[in-house]
Formats: sequence, C-alpha cells, structure tokens
Amino acid sequence: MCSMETYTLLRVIGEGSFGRALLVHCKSNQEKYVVKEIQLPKNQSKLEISRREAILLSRMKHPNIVAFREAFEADDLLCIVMEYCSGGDLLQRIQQQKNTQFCIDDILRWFAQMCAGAKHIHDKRVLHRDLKSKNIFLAENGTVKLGDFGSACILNSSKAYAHTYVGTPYYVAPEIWDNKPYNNKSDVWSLGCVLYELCTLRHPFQASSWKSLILKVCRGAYPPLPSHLPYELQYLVKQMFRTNPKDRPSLHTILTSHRVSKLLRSHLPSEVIETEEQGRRMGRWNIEEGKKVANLLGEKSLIKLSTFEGMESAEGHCENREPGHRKQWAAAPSDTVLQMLANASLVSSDSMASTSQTLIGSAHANVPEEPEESRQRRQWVRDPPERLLSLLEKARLSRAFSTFLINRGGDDLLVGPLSQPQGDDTDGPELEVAVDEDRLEPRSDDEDTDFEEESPCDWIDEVEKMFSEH
Ligand SMILES: Nc1ncnc2c1ncn2[C@@H]1O[C@H](COP(=O)(O)OP(=O)(O)OP(=O)(O)O)[C@@H](O)[C@H]1O
Repeated sequence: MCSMETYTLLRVIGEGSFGRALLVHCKSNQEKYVVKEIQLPKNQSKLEISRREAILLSRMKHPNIVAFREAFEADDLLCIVMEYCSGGDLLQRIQQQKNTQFCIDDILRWFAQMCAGAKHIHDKRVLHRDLKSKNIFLAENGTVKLGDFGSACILNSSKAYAHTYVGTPYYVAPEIWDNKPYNNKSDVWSLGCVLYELCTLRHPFQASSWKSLILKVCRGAYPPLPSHLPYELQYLVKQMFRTNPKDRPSLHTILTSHRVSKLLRSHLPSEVIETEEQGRRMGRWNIEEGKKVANLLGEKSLIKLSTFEGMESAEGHCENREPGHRKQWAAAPSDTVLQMLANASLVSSDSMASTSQTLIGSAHANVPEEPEESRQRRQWVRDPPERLLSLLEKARLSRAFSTFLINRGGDDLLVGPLSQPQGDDTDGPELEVAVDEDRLEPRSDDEDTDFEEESPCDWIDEVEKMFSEH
C-alpha cells in the first residue's frame, strides 16, 4: 500500500493554489519525484479537480507528458506522485535567458515535443485548457513535458455548466472571450503563445489594460517575429494565431502535413515517433488503462460519493449525444465583439445584468425542462464582453497570468483571484475529462481538425463498467 512512508522529503519546490509541491526521494528505487499535496477537506470542488487530475495524469503516458506514478490519501491530504522535471518550468527557463535569444534548434525541439505531448492528449479527446510556459516542464535530459492537468476538461455536469472556463488570460484564444466553447484549436492558440515566447522571450499580446489585452487577442494583433527566424516558423505562428479556430491548424496537421512538419519532425526524438506509431496501432482507448484507473479509484477513497455524483450527472448528459447534433461554429468570426470592444467604454456590471452570457441547452442545476430542440443542439447566445471587462477592470492586469474561472449567474461573478484578492493566488477551474466516446474510433485525417467541449463521458462509462465487472 502506498503512502508517504515510501518517500523521504528533500525540499518544498513550490506552492500552488491547491497546496504544496514537494521534491521527494523514493526509498525503494532511489529516484526523485514530485509529490503534489492537496488539502482534502478544504474545498470539495478543488478536491474533485485534484482527484481528476490524478486520474487524468494516470491515463496520459507519453514521453512529453509528466509521468504519473501513484496517488494516495494520507491524513487530510491527497498526494499525487509524479515524475520530477529537474529543469524546472519553461517560464523560468525563458526568464533565465535575460536578453539572449534561444537558438533555433532548441526552439524547434521544444516546440515539436510540446506539440507531440498535446497531440497525444487531443488524440484521447482531452483538452488541456491551460497550456502556458509555466505548465510546461523540462526534464533532466532536456525533454519537454506538459504538466498541470488541473484544468483539463469535460463539461458534462450541471456544476460545470454553471461556470465558464476562461483559462489564463494572456494565453486564452479569442473564441473564449467570445463566449464560444473551448476546443482543440484553443489549445493550439495557447501553444502559439508559448512558441512566440520561445522565439522572442516576450509574450505576443502585451497590454497595459484588460481591454487592450482582449482587443489584441481578439484581433490576433501581435508584433511580427524577428526576420532571422525560418519562414516556416513565421508562417506557423501566423496560422496558430488565426482568430477563427477553424483556420488554425490542428496539432495533427502541424506535426504531419504542415509546411513546418518536416522541420519539426526532424527535431522529435525517435521514442516520440515510436510512441505515436504505437498509439495509432493500439487505438485510442485502452482497456488496460481503464482497469488501472478503476483500480486507482477503488484502492483509495478516491472512489467515494463525489466520483459517483460525477458519473450520474455525466449519464444525464450523454444520452443526447448523437453525431448529428454536435455544436457547430457560427460562420462568422467574432466581429460583433470586436466592434463592441472597439467602441466600448467600460460599463458597470449592473447595466450588463440583462445581457449576461447565457448558454441555451445547458443542463443548469435550477433550470427547468429545456425544449427538445435546444437539448439536442446546444447553442450559444452571443453577448458582449463588456460585463466581463467591467469585472476585469477591477483586477490587476498582472493577474492575467493566472488561471481564471468565471461563474455564470449567481452573485459570485468571478470565482477566485478576482473575488478573493487576499486569498488563493489562482483558482482552478472545474475539471472534468473531455473524451468523446463517438470519436474513440480511429478517424481519417480530415476529421481531426475540430472537436470541442461537449458531453463526453466515455472514461466514466469505462470506469463504471470496470466496477460492475468486479
Ligand atoms: N513535475 C514537476 N517537476 C518539477 N517541478 C514541478 C513539477 N510540478 C510542479 N513543479 C513546480 O512546483 C511549483 C508548484 O507547482 P504547482 O503545479 O503545485 O503550482 P503552480 O503551477 O505554481 O500553481 P497553480 O497550480 O495554482 O497553477 C511550481 O514552481 C512548478 O514549476
């Protein structure tokens, strides 16, 4: 049985919004690991997030994803043991550079690896939703690893629909500001920001106010990359910052059939290419993985009530998922928002109350029966971001590097840093796992380009099945 007894504490490496991150030494194999400690009783929704982070991490096995070792509960702590990345995070690495630019080989190698890691997640129909240089780590041998799955998503519970995930404003794609669902291309946008940071040591969207930040993001207005960089990279950045997600390449395209693919693949270690091949051969959902997740859940109190609550609500929303009823993008990009932002003088939240953002067809806890039609196909009512801006106006812009969660309805309009400036520095979003059962089957290349948050529940189904077998 695993416990903290297995490890010796070396030092505390940092403190996140959920608790401490410890560097430990494993007594049995002499390896170093990171243990993320999360206080159990404090906040039920954060606990859920952390438990699911453990579950998600356990499913993601890829050379470019921080490896999960085990999870256990000790006293009032949930402990997630994971691979230690001794090179620290990419943000620290960028800051260490001062004004010395990275060489092009480092940029290409790191970027190719983060694309491979993110593609692996997308292949499993999971959206990371908080890709940023602070959540990307460097292992001892220089390998890049995606970490911090505390934001990865599924939006299949009424609780989740009560919140709009916003992410980290500096890395957030325009569609999120436009009240559209998070999708795989939103992760691509965020990776574009990281690529730009690697190329320039600066963030692409620098601003002195929230309004200016959001405007720049919605327009995709960033200073051009230095001209000494290869044309392929300049072209790629331009494409990753296309404001309409449909125009952005998927990670699959970036790695296989984009102008830059050859360059990137030549910088991918052979083990990554092999892992990709293996993944293709094995398909997307592996029953063994499911068993491990079930065991993990069964072993400890990770299986308690809250998990089943999640399952119940998931079931409720899976029933309407017919392939023909997926959410679709409106044809037009976010012109309305741009227009409004361009003319906006920031208004008070009161005056915006009547135009609050609404998701029709979502399963809101207190919302009465929905009409059949809206249940079958969720629609987004577009409304102006002034309300958001007016809320953000009160926050320091430096907070735009933190993860945000915005509450739909209720009194608590912004949960987390904006509403509790003295409290936690960041607030984790509702976390769920986004996996699309219908799409677990191998797809053709043409199909790979778009998927978004919907009512996924296949991993929960799988776990449930495991339990019923036992
Ligand atoms: N696997 C890891 N290897 C090396 N360092 C890590 C690892 N995971 C986290 N860290 C470091 O530990 C510190 C705390 O990380 P943690 O993920 O707990 O919080 P955070 O990312 O700083 O904040 P938040 O979780 O609120 O976004 C950070 O400095 C991070 O770089």
